[in-house]
Amino acid sequence: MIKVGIVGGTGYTGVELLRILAVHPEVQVSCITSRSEAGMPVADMYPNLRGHYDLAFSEPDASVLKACDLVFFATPHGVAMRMVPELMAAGVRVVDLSADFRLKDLDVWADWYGMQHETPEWNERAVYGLPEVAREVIKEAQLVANPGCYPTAVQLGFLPLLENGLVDPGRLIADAKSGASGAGRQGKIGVLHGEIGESFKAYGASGHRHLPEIRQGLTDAASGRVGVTFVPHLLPMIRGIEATLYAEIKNTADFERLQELFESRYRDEPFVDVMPYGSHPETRSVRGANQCRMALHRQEDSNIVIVSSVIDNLVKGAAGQAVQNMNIMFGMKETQGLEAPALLP
Ligand SMILES: NC(=O)C1=CN([C@@H]2O[C@H](COP(=O)(O)OP(=O)(O)OC[C@H]3O[C@@H](n4cnc5c(N)ncnc54)[C@H](OP(=O)(O)O)[C@@H]3O)[C@@H](O)[C@H]2O)C=CC1
Ligand SMILES: CC(=O)N[C@@H](CCC(=O)OP(=O)(O)O)C(=O)O
Repeated sequence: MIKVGIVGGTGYTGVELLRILAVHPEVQVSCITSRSEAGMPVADMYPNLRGHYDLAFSEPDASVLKACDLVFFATPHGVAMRMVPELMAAGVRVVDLSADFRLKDLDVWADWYGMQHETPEWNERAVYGLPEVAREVIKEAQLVANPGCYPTAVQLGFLPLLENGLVDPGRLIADAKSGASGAGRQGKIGVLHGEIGESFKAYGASGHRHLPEIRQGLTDAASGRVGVTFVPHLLPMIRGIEATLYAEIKNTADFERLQELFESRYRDEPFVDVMPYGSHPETRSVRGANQCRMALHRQEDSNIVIVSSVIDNLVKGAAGQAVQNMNIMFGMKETQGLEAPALLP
């Protein structure tokens, strides 16, 4: 049994962590922080958790967090980086769901996140927590940077193509759509029901902070520079991301072997499902599940390979992947607490 703390328990990813961990047999959640709701019983705020937790939210307190085996940071950018050093010194392990430790180039990070990084030494030691790529190093990591939701869906869809050098790495396009929970619970203007209901829009089309994260991961996969165009969109729904990915294949004869190549790349991955060629993955088929489903397409005699990749932004895109990383870090069964199928209809 491991003792776990959650900093930022009242946010969408925080309460998703609580939902998943409520049925994780190896975990005891010992503290859940919220500055604004300190003292409120967790189940009063989230009735779906009644009977699962008799804890109340508490102010973030380093002395309490240092008594944990693992701490999840489900907080905005800039919070984890200030608290991690003290936890690292105390031997606590951390999975950070924010972007504080995802980018190795801290000048790029400062440009996109609007602040100077305060703990570059820990940024250097952080492991990017995409299990399908970094499972072996995650096992030994003390600090894991959980990937962003869009970067998870986009990277998993492109990886087999880039790892095998089958496409032009300089001309990758990722067209991604997300439900509003991706924006967090702080009720930012622009994601209220009255703002997004029965509407659909692109945003960040001239540049989004996930572009450097996606570029970093795909550069590693391609073992060389990549050119990526990434455009996110906002959908009038709560959960789910669909990313339609486009890449120019170098040799059209390779189309014949793409399906088998994707299936073999992910055959042993419990949370990646390569669907039959020509399928159309639906976000409702992964809602609430720690699953990425994808499928391949080609139009007529085009030399463009099309990949559709879906995840639940709060699960495989955040809290589920964070628990997957925790399982790996503590030598538990990787699927522990994450085996429930998606919620349909
Ligand atoms: N939503 C999504 O789909 C995804 C989100 N992420 C990332 O996960 C993190 C959390 O996202 P999300 O749950 O949506 O965010 P929310 O805005 O919904 O929740 C943020 C949480 O952090 C707490 N918090 C805010 N500021 C501080 C602070 N200075 N110190 C301590 N706690 C603080 C808040 O509680 P209080 O203010 O009461 O303390 C709240 O519990 C973000 O970094 C986000 O970018 C990553 C992948 C997907
Ligand atoms: C719909 C929506 O607003 N989505 C968020 C994605 C949030 C996310 O993935 O969080 P990280 O920044 O930690 O990666 C956005 O575009 O900013």
